[in-house]
Order: sequence, then structure tokens, then C-alpha cells
Amino acid sequence: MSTIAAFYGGKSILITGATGFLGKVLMEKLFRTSPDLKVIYVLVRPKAGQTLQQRVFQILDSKLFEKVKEVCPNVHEKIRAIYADLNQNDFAISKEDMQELLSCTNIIFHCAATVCFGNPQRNIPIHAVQLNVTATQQLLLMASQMPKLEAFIHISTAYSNCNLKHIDEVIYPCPVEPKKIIDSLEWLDDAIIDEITPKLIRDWPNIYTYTKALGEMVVQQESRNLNIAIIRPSIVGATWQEPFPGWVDNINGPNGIIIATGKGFLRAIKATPMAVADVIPVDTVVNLMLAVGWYTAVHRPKSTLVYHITSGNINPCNWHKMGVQVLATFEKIPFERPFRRPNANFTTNSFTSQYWNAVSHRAPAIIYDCYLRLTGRKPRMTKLMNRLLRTVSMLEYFINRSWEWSTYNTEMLMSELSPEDQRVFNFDVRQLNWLEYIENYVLGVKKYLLKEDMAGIPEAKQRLKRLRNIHYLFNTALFLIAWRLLIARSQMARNVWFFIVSFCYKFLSYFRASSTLKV
Ligand SMILES: CCCCCCCCCCCCCCCCCCCCCC(=O)SCCNC(=O)CCNC(=O)[C@H](O)C(C)(C)COP(=O)(O)OP(=O)(O)OC[C@H]1O[C@@H](n2cnc3c(N)ncnc32)[C@H](O)[C@@H]1OP(=O)(O)O
Ligand SMILES: NC(=O)C1=CN([C@@H]2O[C@H](COP(=O)(O)OP(=O)(O)OC[C@H]3O[C@@H](n4cnc5c(N)ncnc54)[C@H](OP(=O)(O)O)[C@@H]3O)[C@@H](O)[C@H]2O)C=CC1
Repeated sequence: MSTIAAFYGGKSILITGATGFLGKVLMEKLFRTSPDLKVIYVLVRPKAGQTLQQRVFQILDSKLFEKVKEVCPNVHEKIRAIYADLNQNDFAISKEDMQELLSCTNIIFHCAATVCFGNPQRNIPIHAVQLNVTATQQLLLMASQMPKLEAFIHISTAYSNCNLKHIDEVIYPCPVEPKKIIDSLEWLDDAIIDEITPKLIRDWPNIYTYTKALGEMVVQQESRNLNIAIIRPSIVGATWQEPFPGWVDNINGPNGIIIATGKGFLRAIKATPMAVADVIPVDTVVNLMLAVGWYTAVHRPKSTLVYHITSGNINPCNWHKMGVQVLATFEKIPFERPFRRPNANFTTNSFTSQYWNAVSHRAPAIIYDCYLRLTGRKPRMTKLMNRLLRTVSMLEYFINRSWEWSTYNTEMLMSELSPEDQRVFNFDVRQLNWLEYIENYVLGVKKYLLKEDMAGIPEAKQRLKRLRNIHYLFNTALFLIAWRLLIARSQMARNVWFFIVSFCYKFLSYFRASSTLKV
């Protein structure tokens, strides 16, 4: 039996961010490998007209949890949804619930965060500080009042120090104390906050990575006597193996780009083809989280250990390889109703990138909107395209650089695991076959995100053929119009044209004469 799986048996586990991408896979693995755990408390807020229970039951009833229902049929009884808004004081948790959490929790996995890179129109700096920094502080305070707590696992990101090139498994100090930032946001005017934000975040590319760095500092400062560990994953991608390959559920990071490329909206991107695409499968991250939870509780390291979970250092893939494989998969398994044929041009040049944006992205969107207007429908493509290009521009920082993350602690942990634990909680991505993984990833985006049926593939292929013919026809027409205009204006173009025509005529005459002779 796996030592780690046995460790979670009978435990009460508190998860924040359980309704998120990582949180769902964490719950699934916990229930599947330790069905005898006591309870999982999930801090949830009502959303989109759904109550807490409805939200949680919807997750439990999803395909992701199919295997769980076989090994843990009473899963619904083992999950306790607790109303909480992490942006509020004491998370707005009721007194009774708080009492239960404080007296029963054994392990905390803190996954909740806003992963939005920042939108100045939405007061994101305050929201991000509240959730990624203040909420972490509050949760640590709560944790310090939990007598049965054995481990507190904080999920950060490998990019929390992306202003550095080489990143060690240590907590780096931020130039401004988190407490000062939290205090000042309480009384500063929104307009002033917007003004000082760029000065505060300095060489961090966005408010997300900056607040995650602040969050780590808070963990260090408020750790008290707790057993804490920090996990830093790189770009979290679809599942590799468990519970089945290719599962994804949001459009963040690569997922949105894969959809936009497969649907033919995005055909070029400013990216360094040889830069490392440091994607890490979500199930690998979850396996490390559970191993770290066990190790932190049982071995109680003297200081807060940081664990990097990245792929580039041991099994690197680059954006070029990823792009080629994504396109190859679209050939076999196209997405339904594409706008244009999928293509992927990478450029590192700003001018070329702007050219592609104008010609390959904005112009077709404008033409399509004209068509919609002419046919009495509401134009929408230009708006969609602008939004997409804005999102892509936010990701550019990460696809034009490579980082080196040291992984001493992660390797140390791997060596501490029994062979059985190494198998059940595998976080060694050396065995990951990128081509297979990317193909499953794209397939997963199609099935689980776009909810497209595989039966629609022949029709999608037909549509791609039609789009290719339209593309050739359009280009030929464009060429002929350009040529006609050139001929009308330039003697030289006319001379070239007559030369080509007379050459073709002579060639054809010679060919006809020689074939007549043979007969
Ligand atoms: C041709 C090339 C082909 C290539 C071939 C393919 C090869 C594969 C290549 C892959 C290269 C990938 C590189 C990844 C690098 C990741 C690095 C991560 C590093 C850190 C990792 C982390 O540690 S953490 C996870 C990352 N964190 C995000 O990735 C959040 C992004 N996101 C936002 O920062 C906000 O979302 C933002 C946009 C501000 C709007 O923010 P906002 O407040 O204005 O509005 P909302 O978020 O409410 O969204 C408003 C509407 O935008 C829609 N939308 C939201 N996101 C969208 C999205 N990604 N793509 C499309 N559409 C999106 C949404 O669906 C809404 O649409 P609608 O209104 O119709 O419902
Ligand atoms: N995805 C990635 O590529 C990476 C993620 N990470 C880190 O992993 C962790 C999980 O990320 P991921 O699962 O992708 O993120 P998601 O955006 O999918 O999930 C975020 C979670 O936080 C919850 N949450 C947000 N605001 C509140 C609030 N006010 N009160 C209560 N809950 C709230 C969300 O709840 P709700 O459903 O109600 O919105 C959701 O459950 C984060 O800490 C992130 O920084 C690190 C590296 C990469």
C-alpha cells in the first residue's frame, strides 16, 4: 500500500480554490487514492445562480470524477462545502463553520488565487492583493488556531520571481513589504493606486506574478510554528495520465491559444520558437502537492521548503515543437466550424508581428464583420479579435523567454518516496512523451472545453477543404487584381507580361508541333 495514500486516510483536509482547475484534480486524486479520508472541506462562494452545493455536486457529477464514484461511492458525504468569500474579513465564514474548521482540520491546501494578469479597468490591483496576499495572510492566521493542523501547503507559481533568470527554491524578498502594500491599498484612492501600480511592480510583467511573490513573502513572515511548504508550478496544462489524458477545464494559458488557433482566429504569434515551453501537466502538480503534504506533516522540515515543479530542466520542449504538433493534431482532429484554416507563424520581430496582426487577424475580422452587416446580422468579430490580441499580448512575455528553475527539493522528495509512492504519486516528467501529450491535450480541449463531438470530424474536414479553396481563390483574385493595376501603370510590368505570354505561347506551339511529328 502507498504510504502517502495511507497518510491521508482518516484526515480532514481543507482546500481553497477547489472549484478551480488545480483544485478539482486535487480533490479527484485524493478521493481516488485515499477513499477512507474523513472529510474534504471546500471553501466556496455561490456563483452564476448556483448554490454552493450545486457547484460542488456539479463537479462531483462530472466526467473527471467517474473513477472516484467506483472507489468512493459515498463521495458526496465526504465533501463539505463551506460558504466563504476570500475577499472578505474572516472569509465571511459563519461562526459554527469556523469552529468546525479550526477544531478539525489536519491539512490545508491553499490553491485559491486570481490568475488574471490584470485589467486596469476592473481595479485588478486591489482585487489581486486582496486574494493573493491578504487572503493568504488571513488563512495563515486561521491555521495558527488549528490545534490538529499538520501541514499547510501554499500554491504559488514558478513565475513569482520571473524578473530573475535563474530561480532557486528559496523565497526572495520583494522590494516593498507586503504589509505596507496591504495597508496603503486600504486608504489610497483608486486613481492613485492605478498610477503607482507600475512603479510598485517594477520589473514584474504583471500584477498576478507580483502579488504571488508578495503572497510567498507573507507565508514566510506569518509562518509562526506551522509546518509550511510552497509549491511553484510552471504553466499548468491538461492531465497527462490521470484520471485520463487530456482533461482541461478553463481557457487560461495555452488553452485559449489552442482554441483560437484551432478555430483559425489566431494564425501568428510573437514568440521565440526555441524558447522553452515550460508546460507541466496538472496531474503531475497534484501528485507533488500530495507528496509534499505528507512529507511536510511527517518529516516536519525545520524551515519552509519551496518545491519547483517544472519540465524545462529535465525534459524540455520548445514553442516551435509545440506549435508543429498542435497543427499536426488539427490535421487529424480539426475543431468544428473553424473561421479560417489553422496556421501557426512564429515571429520575434515586432514589425512582422504587427504586419501579421493587421493582415492575418484584423483584416479578415473586418471583412467578416462587413459580411455580417450586409446580411443583416450584428458584427462581432472585430471585438472578439481585439480581445484575443490583447490576451495574446499579455502572454508574450512568457513565450519569448526561458528560465532556469533549480529542483533540489523536488528531487530530494522524489528520493524519499518508496517505489510504490513514486508510482502512485508520480511527478517525474522525464517519461513524458511530448508529442503524445500535446495530441491528447488538443483532443482534450476539443472534448472537454469545447464539448465537441468526435462524430463531427468528417464535416469539419470538409469545411477545412472548402476554406482552403476559398483561400486559394481569394489569393489568386488578389494577385490578378494587383497585376492588372500594375500593368495599367508600368511599362516595365507590361513588357514582363508580354514576354511571359509570348514565351508560354512559343512553348505550347513547340510542344504541339513535336507531338504531331511523333504521330
Ligand atoms: C498562431 C500561434 C499558434 C501556436 C500554436 C499553439 C501552441 C501552443 C502555444 C501556447 C502559448 C501559450 C502561452 C501561455 C503562456 C502562459 C504563461 C503563464 C504564466 C503564469 C502561469 C500561471 O501561474 S497562471 C495561469 C495563467 N493565467 C492566465 O492565462 C490568465 C490570462 N487571462 C487574463 O489575464 C484575463 O482573463 C484577461 C485576458 C486580462 C481578461 O481579463 P478581464 O478581467 O478583462 O476579463 P475576463 O477574465 O472576465 O474575461 C473577459 C473575456 O475574455 C475571455 N478570455 C479570458 N481569458 C482568455 C484567454 N486566455 N483566451 C481567450 N479569451 C479569454 C473570457 O472568456 C471573457 O469572454 P466573455 O466576456 O465572452 O465571457
Ligand atoms: N493554471 C496555471 O497555469 C497555474 C496556476 N498556478 C497557481 O495554482 C493555483 C490554482 O490555479 P488554477 O486552479 O489554475 O486557478 P483557477 O482560476 O482555475 O481557480 C481559482 C480558484 O480560486 C477561487 N477563488 C477566486 N476568488 C475567490 C474568492 N474571492 N473566494 C473564494 N474562492 C475564490 C476560485 O473560485 P470560483 O470558482 O468561485 O471563482 C477557484 O476555485 C493558483 O494559486 C495559481 O496561482 C500556478 C502556476 C500555473
